Amino acid sequence: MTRTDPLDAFKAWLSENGASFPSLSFKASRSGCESRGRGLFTTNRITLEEGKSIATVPAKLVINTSLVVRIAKYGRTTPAKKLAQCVDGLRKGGLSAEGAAWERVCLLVFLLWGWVYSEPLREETGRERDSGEIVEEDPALSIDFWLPYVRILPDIDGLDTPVFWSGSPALSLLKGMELDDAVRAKKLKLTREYSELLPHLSILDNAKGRITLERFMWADGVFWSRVLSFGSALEGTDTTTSDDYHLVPLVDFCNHSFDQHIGWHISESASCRVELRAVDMAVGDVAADTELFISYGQKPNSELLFIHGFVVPENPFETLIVPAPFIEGSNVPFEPDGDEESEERELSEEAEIEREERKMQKIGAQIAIKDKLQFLSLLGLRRVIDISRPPMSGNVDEDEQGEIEVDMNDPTKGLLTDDGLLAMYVSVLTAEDGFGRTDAGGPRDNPEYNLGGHKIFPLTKETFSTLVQALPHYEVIRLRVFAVLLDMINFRLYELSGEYTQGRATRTAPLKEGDVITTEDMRMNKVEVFREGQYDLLVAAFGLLQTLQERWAEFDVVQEYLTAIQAGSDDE
Ligand SMILES: C[S@@+](CC[C@H](N)C(=O)[O-])C[C@H]1O[C@@H](n2cnc3c(N)ncnc32)[C@H](O)[C@@H]1O
Repeated sequence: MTRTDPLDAFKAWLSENGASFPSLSFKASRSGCESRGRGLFTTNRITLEEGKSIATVPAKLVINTSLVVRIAKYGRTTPAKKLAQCVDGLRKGGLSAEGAAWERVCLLVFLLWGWVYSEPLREETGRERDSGEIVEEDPALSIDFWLPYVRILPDIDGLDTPVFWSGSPALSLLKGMELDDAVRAKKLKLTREYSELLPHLSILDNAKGRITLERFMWADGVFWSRVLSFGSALEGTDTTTSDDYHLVPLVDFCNHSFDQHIGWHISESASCRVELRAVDMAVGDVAADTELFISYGQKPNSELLFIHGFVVPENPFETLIVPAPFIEGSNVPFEPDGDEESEERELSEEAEIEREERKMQKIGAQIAIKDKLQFLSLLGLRRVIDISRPPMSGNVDEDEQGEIEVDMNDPTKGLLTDDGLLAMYVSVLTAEDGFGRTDAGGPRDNPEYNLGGHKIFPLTKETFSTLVQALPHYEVIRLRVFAVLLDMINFRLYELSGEYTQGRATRTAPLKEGDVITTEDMRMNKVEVFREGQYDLLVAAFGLLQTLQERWAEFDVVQEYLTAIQAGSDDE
């Protein structure tokens, strides 16, 4: 018996069910020696026209929570009943049956359900008992309807995001970077979630143990790398959507490029739900056998690697994400290691006082950081700062002497976002600036904060920003922001330098076409590209910040402040 090629079966399924994609097909996509899996290609020369769709997908082929719930409610076959049992168990097990978390779980269930039935060997005998006897009126309620799609999804080895890199030397090269923490946190979260959901998920395969943690991670990886958020696409329009997350077969075979040809759009027409249209800059003729890319958004490499397992060399949207560098963190005194008890006995009275002071300072710093974290969250600010790649030299505003101009409205020259700058203010302000939580608000869940002798009210970003700018030594605060950022960048540069990583992993030579390439080579190469991008960004940010620091230090108010501090320390 010859088995139809899964790709041909998929294309036939799309066409039979009303998808339209004339002059397009799917095939293996490569960039040098790196595989991009499959992608969408032109089969002949086509002309991309403004606003004109080149492919459409009908609503009946779109997978979302409503579909999963519908199969569970109305499906009559054994696989559908198992899906129903699983979904029911998840609901009764305490999962709230609404919101993004629920939508994600429903789609993971769908993917795992499809996977269990996508190979004859994994099928259950119950399914065969149904065959021929139960015919669903709505074919979409049957597992068989969805198999042509599920069968061509990438398997575990086709995902290769860092959560699948356990034990890989490439993972050790991410140590000390934000991404490493994110990978660890994600693995932990998935492991916990898996053990909570397993009693229900295992219904899908009759508790045969095939839904392993790795398989669950596969479903999560497929979900995040392919899901489209209709909610974000409809933001700012009058249209709403009951389901946010959707898997859209055909559209989800488009690979990413920042120089995209096409974009996806939600359509209101009865025959089509989602369509692909040319983007303005790509209008014109396209040769046969050209891959058509969409853009996954202006994402930095950390995000592309984390979600998709690939990086873009010289990514123009490279960003460094660092935890908010609270100034109190750097003021915590160093506590030498040692046997505390024996030390205690030997300590002189003077040393004992010093030790007590250090302890109090440490507690004070911890409380201040806790208050700051609460303040950030009350203002809707994140605990991390995104540092963007500075514009290329020549693109920064310069005066006639070629010096970077100080801009009150954009003091970091685009290095930080508005929110990032506010989070930096929170990081560097201290009680000496009149910043902190007051007890006036009573219990901790209703705190009040002051700045420069004023209550920050209402507690919004706008009030906070206005009060920071009203501080008499505002320019000094800005300068402090630059100094703290410079310090942190300096440390990051040191971490990324060869010296720090020596012995951990060696640098790989760039991959060339024709090389025999292992998965490990590919991973190392991606991490190298990622690290190089981070390094270049740090060097450029360091240069720009140094210049900004010099320019801001020229302000009279800064000079006076520094002189006063110097005089104060001389008096001491
Ligand atoms: C929406 S899917 C696109 C279809 C996918 N290539 C496939 O074969 O199923 C997204 C995944 O495709 C791959 N991909 C997309 N764009 C890529 C690129 N520019 N370079 C490398 N891999 C890419 C990544 O594995 C990503 O997670």
